[in-house]
Amino acid sequence: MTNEPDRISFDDLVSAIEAKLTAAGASSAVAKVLATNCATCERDGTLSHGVFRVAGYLDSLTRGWADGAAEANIDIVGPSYIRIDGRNGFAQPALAEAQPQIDQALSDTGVAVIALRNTHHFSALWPDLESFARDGRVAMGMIASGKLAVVPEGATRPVFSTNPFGFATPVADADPIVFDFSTSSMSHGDLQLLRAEGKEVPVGTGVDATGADTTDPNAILDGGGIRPIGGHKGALLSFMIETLAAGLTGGAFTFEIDAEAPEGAHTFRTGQLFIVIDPERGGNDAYLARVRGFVDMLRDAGMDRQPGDRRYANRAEAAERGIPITDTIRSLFD
Ligand SMILES: NC(=O)c1ccc[n+]([C@@H]2O[C@H](COP(=O)([O-])OP(=O)(O)OC[C@H]3O[C@@H](n4cnc5c(N)ncnc54)[C@H](O)[C@@H]3O)[C@@H](O)[C@H]2O)c1
Ligand SMILES: O=C(O)C[C@H](O)C(=O)O
Repeated sequence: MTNEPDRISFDDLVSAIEAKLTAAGASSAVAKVLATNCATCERDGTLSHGVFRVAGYLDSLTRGWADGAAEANIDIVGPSYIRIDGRNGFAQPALAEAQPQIDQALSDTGVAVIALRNTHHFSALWPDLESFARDGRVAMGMIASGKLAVVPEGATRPVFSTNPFGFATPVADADPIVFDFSTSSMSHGDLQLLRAEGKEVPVGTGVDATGADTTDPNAILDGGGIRPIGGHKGALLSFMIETLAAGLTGGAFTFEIDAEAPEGAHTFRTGQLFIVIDPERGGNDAYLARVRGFVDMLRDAGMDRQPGDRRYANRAEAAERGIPITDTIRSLFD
């Protein structure tokens, strides 16, 4: 790869983020996982969860709110059921630590239910889900995000977080299909980015402190709230995600953690749930080919953009030219 002057290579970006995280107290193992995750989001265009998030990680580490050197406790509570206590560390390193136990459950039973608690998740789900799919697994994940930000119709205050849900499947002779979205009209991260740019948001995105529709991100973020996707249906998805990612895992519900977090905290100690399935155990030998046929039909019907297409295109461009250097990336070198 030839790096253009206003671009940085993926490896250099990982190293720069890693250096910041270790300087703030993260162990080298944790820094590597988080930095790779963060640079992956930046490279593939998920800017709402890319380098923009490094400041929040550093804040949590330096004030001792999250433990950057935590080593997870991993309990096998059933042949397919893995419970992880992240011990106030970050979720992705805890998930990475449990990889041998996850592989064992998949090999023994074809299914792994991975319940994480006492863990901060401050990023996108798709990098971990894509990695499962590249190993031939179907995977889904969900997060109790911890920032009380979402006001469903009828509620007079925020009761949910932006509660993302992600899904990934391998596809025969193609990149995996991976999608991952907040169950709110917009992620909190995107709203913060739009606020910083002084932009407005579409009507329906959120409400101000009086409960009235607003197009001003300031009004939504400061005392108002974000609307769920699809009215009551999005609210019910959030209900399910909080119930599974917090209730089932034993992690804190968003409504509990937000009250406990220190003023100005960016990351939140909550819970996450992943379900990973070996599709070959389903009795459909040709699963991958069947999904390929399904995706081909969708493209043929006019759905020519499939989830993941843009990320893969951004990734290919970054491999060729490097990742565009933003002011936020530049600040890593200050
Ligand atoms: N850690 C957390 O607590 C937290 C909370 C909220 C969101 N997030 C993350 O924020 C990220 C962005 O969330 P978002 O709600 O802004 O998602 P988004 O709107 O950017 O994208 C949603 C998904 O839809 C796909 N997609 C977008 N347009 C498409 C189209 N026209 N056709 C087909 N597919 C299309 C994308 O590939 C993506 O997978 C996610 O990765 C999510 O995990 C994290
Ligand atoms: O920003 C947060 O606090 C939660 C999440 O990452 C989001 O962008 O919605």
